[in-house]
Amino acid sequence: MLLQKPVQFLKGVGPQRARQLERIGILSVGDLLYHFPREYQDRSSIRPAHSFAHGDLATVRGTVITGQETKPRRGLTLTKLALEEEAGIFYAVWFNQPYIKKQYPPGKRLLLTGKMDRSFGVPQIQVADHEVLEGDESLHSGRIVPIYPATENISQRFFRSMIKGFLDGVGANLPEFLPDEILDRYHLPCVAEALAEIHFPTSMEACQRARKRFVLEELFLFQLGLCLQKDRTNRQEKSHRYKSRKVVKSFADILPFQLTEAQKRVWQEIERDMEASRPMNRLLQGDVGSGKTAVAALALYKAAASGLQSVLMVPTELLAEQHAASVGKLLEPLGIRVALLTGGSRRGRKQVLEQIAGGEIDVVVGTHALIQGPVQFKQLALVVVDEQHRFGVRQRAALQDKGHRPDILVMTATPIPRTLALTLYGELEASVIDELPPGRQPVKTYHLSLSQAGKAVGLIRQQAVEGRQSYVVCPLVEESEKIDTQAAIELHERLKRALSTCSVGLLHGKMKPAEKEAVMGEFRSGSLDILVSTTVIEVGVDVPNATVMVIWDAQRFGLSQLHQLRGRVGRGKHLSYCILVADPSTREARERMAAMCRTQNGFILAEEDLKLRGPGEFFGTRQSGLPDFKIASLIKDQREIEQARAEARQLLKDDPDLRLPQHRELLNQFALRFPEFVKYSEIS
Ligand SMILES: Nc1ncnc2c1ncn2[C@@H]1O[C@H](COP(=O)(O)OP(=O)(O)OP(=O)(O)O)[C@@H](O)[C@H]1O
Repeated sequence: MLLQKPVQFLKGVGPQRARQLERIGILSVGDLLYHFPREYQDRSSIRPAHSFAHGDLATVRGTVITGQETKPRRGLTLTKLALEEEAGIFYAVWFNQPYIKKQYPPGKRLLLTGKMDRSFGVPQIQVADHEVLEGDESLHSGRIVPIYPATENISQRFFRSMIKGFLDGVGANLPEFLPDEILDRYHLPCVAEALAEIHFPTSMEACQRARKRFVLEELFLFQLGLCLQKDRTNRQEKSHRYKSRKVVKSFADILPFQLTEAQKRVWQEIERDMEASRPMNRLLQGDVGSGKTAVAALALYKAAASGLQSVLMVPTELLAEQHAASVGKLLEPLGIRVALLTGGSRRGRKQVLEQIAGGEIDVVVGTHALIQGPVQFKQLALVVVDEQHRFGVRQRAALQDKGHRPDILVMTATPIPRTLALTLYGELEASVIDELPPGRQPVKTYHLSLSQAGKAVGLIRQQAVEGRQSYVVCPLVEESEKIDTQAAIELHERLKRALSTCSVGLLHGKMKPAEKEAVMGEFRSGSLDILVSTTVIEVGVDVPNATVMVIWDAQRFGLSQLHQLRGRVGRGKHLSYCILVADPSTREARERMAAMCRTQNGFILAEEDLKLRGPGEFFGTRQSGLPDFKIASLIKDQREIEQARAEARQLLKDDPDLRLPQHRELLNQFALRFPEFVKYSEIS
């Protein structure tokens, strides 16, 4: 296929150029064509030089009459050409481009774009782009001109010439791969026309239509992948079967609380999926502290009571320990064997692995990394993933390789706007816990400056007298766990002195897992009043007696993280407080503090966060599992996400495996752009 050919296929691209292009991810002709302009400059209106005002971006045309070169000071060469147009004479000026004078002798016709300088009698243009006028066609001026993302060594002129050369040649015959119905429905240009318009627009409207085509194309191919993956699991039969509903009824009786209506509804959805013959693929969404883990525990129980194995995967070791303890407390009295799989001692780990393989363990709790490793199960039926955005579509797909098509339940605490959810979790069915357990009171949230931090200490002391506990979270220093740790140690010392009647513990990432667990255990049991900690406690930690969360240097945290941290308190019936100690210096940071004080609603905060930071940051770029879109924006193109989804669904209804001959090109493109989906679907 033409687009798959290496860039060196193009005339003018030698080995050195190819290497430069490779550095910015352009390997094939297709990569080059899909290297879209960052913006455009309208240089289409060619007017006489004198009609432009001082400072205007001007495009003019003229014939060279004379040229001169001067060196006003060291290191500066000034080339000045005088040009003639019908309306008179104007000057064109270049800095440090000594070849110009020779290259453009008198008689050459030039098209020039640049800033107009009217400080002299004769109009003078400081040239930004120029080209020789031979025919009618112009590339760098006299039209709407593309501006590509800046790259070292590779000029704008190069991109324009290469792309134009290709499009005017073989490119004009590129076969279309999107179905005609889609192009018709959204009035979109075919691929050849769209490429021409997005690189060299004839009008901004045509350019917009071309852009829309590529946005929809990209999202459509991606959604096609998600749908194929979903259909694949829907068509599978799982080899395990659970025991009937009655089993779990008795379990619900032993929970120390009544399920909320939302939990009941969600549990019904999950149980129905578990009992179906095809594997479950479900997303469980709910704000911090809404009781997701409690529902997940029901699923783990149902598996164990049916003689099947299950795992609970969590993002941190600390959380693995906590969940192993809390799930163990609930399930072990019922004769269910729960084990924690840690990276700790090799011998201990080996033994647990053997027990898992032998089927002596029913529920395994561990981190994502550990469970994704080489763990053999006797009969794995259910995987619960506590996600917190550290996992993506690809990793989830890979999970299906474990066990005999296990049921998968993904939990997430960050409420995700619907369209984003479609992109991130499009292959999953969704359940939402939209209600908090009864008796919860909003967490009173205040913002204090560093100089007012003494008030926070007073609050901690007063709460300790009442028997409540507090967290103090230390400043987060990007990329330096060492400094984080140091800050935590210092704050711990200071608080110990200031709160001499209280017991103050310390937790940081540099401690050994056993030390961490010991401290956490003391805090959980209530023998520590205060826990000073780095962000290791960010997610999932559950101590309902804790009522104060003090976040030091809170401006360093993103909104989602602040909301997660705040979610560690207000988990019981006592009134709770969140104190943001911060001296924010930017408007954005002040905005974040204000948003936290204004609302408790995770959904609103997530949208706010998304607006302030964009999706890459919001999800943590590297681990987000977010697809790397070239042109589509998860914020701006929400409507297109929905459209792409609907179209992908429709298409697969008629051609579930993309086998029809008219979808051949589509299949090729799809495999080229999203190869990971091909691996985990049944098409080839
Ligand atoms: N229906 C309920 N009634 C009362 N308390 C509940 C109920 N469901 C859960 N809880 C309690 O509320 C707290 C939070 O529940 P859980 O840990 O399941 O929430 P979560 O959604 O997993 O939280 P996070 O996202 O913060 O990890 C726990 O202490 C749990 O025991």
